[in-house]
Amino acid sequence: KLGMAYKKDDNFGEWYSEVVVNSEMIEYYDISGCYILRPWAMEIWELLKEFFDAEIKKLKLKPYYFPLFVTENVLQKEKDHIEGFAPEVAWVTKSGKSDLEAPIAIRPTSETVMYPYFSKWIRSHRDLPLRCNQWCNVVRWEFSNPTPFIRSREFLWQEGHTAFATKEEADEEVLQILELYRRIYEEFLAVPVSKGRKSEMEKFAGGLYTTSVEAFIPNTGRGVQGATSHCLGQNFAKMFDITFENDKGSRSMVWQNSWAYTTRSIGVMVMTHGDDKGLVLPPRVAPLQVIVIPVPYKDVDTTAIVNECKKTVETLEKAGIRADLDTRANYSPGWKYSHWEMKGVPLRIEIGPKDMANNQARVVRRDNGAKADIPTADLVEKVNGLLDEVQKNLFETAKQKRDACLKVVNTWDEFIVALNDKKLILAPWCDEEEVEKDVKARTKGDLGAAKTLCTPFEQPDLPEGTTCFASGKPAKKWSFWGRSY
Ligand SMILES: O=C1CCCN[C@@H]1CCCn1cnc2ccccc2c1=O
Repeated sequence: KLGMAYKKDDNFGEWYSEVVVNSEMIEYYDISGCYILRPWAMEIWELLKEFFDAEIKKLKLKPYYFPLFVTENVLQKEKDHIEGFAPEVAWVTKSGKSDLEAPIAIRPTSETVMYPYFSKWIRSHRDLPLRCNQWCNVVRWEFSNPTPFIRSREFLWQEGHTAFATKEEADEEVLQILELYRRIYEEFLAVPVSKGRKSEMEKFAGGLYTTSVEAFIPNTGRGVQGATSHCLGQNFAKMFDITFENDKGSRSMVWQNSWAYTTRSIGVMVMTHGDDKGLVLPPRVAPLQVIVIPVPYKDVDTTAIVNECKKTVETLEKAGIRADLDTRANYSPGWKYSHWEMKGVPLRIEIGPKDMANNQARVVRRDNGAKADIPTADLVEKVNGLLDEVQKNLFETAKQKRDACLKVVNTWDEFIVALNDKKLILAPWCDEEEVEKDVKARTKGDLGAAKTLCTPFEQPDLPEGTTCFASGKPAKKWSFWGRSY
């Protein structure tokens, strides 16, 4: 399929849906909220997994796999952890024609699946820290508008679940993992994110505190949670009796964390970098970094050109660059240019008779369309340089666009103007939950209400006497506010 029917700035929703399909990342499925992830998406997921797995191995995480199913009474174990989520739980009630004795839930997250066994496995402080990570799918039967990668009823994630003897160790790991999430977004997906703490209302109810990395989509003016790292405190230890014999011979409850990032991260990347020609891939997550295209000319010997292309791909692959060639005879070079632009491949190399004669290749960047004639001898070095430039340019451009959406407000009127202007709002807040609820109530509408996105770790100066934008009470902190996904 060539060319886009929708423009990013005209009809973002349709544009996004077209990009993920035309770039062959997603195939729509006949169950709403479920999508087929094709290789162009799965290879990105695998590149992120490769980085994250290597990093958490350094933090001594061990790989596990727990069952997909959880019994009703175990899932209901902790009321306030599950209360708001109950409607999203999917249940198995039959096998074949016969009803099951008792319905079985499909995991929406694995705390209640894992923690009865953490209780069994942790006896003494020598069994700590316990560090468990699993890569799996989870199911949450949501009803709000499904969006490929961003909001689906089944998605892939990693979920880390750790247990420590002290709160200090847990607090430290929460931030170590959050930094890995920042790196996934900023160093791989080239998406700028803000690290911060969720409010008491927005945090994971079962935990002690929640930290997150928050991204922002300028086109829709919506914040999007990129990943979360929770300190659970001793809440689940109390519920599931996860205790250890401390060095004084008495029993103490463990301190736990849980943290996750999901396939949503791929959607955030698509939304951030995509343009009206389709997907734009940051080189560090591009399944293919360079596509080499032969440009045959009338009666000139095409075999020589194709051989030169093959040699070029081999040279690049030997240097660890993900390269391929497109020699399909039934498509014109122009058709191929559009096809690989739609798929977002960072660099295209064109080789025609003139290039051959001059021992050079024409290299074209997907991010800004810049063309350069590179001597064959310098190809690997120049291509690596260009890939780094594309990665950096995508991040800087996204950061500049995100920062241009940032609006500092001090009053309610300024807040409403900024909200309707699709801004990412930074406002002084009295940190009272009643006020948070009030803002939600006063901004309710078909675009969804405004909410706190996070309280950034990086706090601007808060002069004495600064008042909360919504309540007029003394402000305690600066927080990001906005509509969100
Ligand atoms: O974020 C994470 C990180 C990974 C492990 N789980 C935590 C918290 C999950 C919160 N949550 C989110 N949706 C749910 C949906 C249904 C039932 C329960 C839940 C639920 O507990």
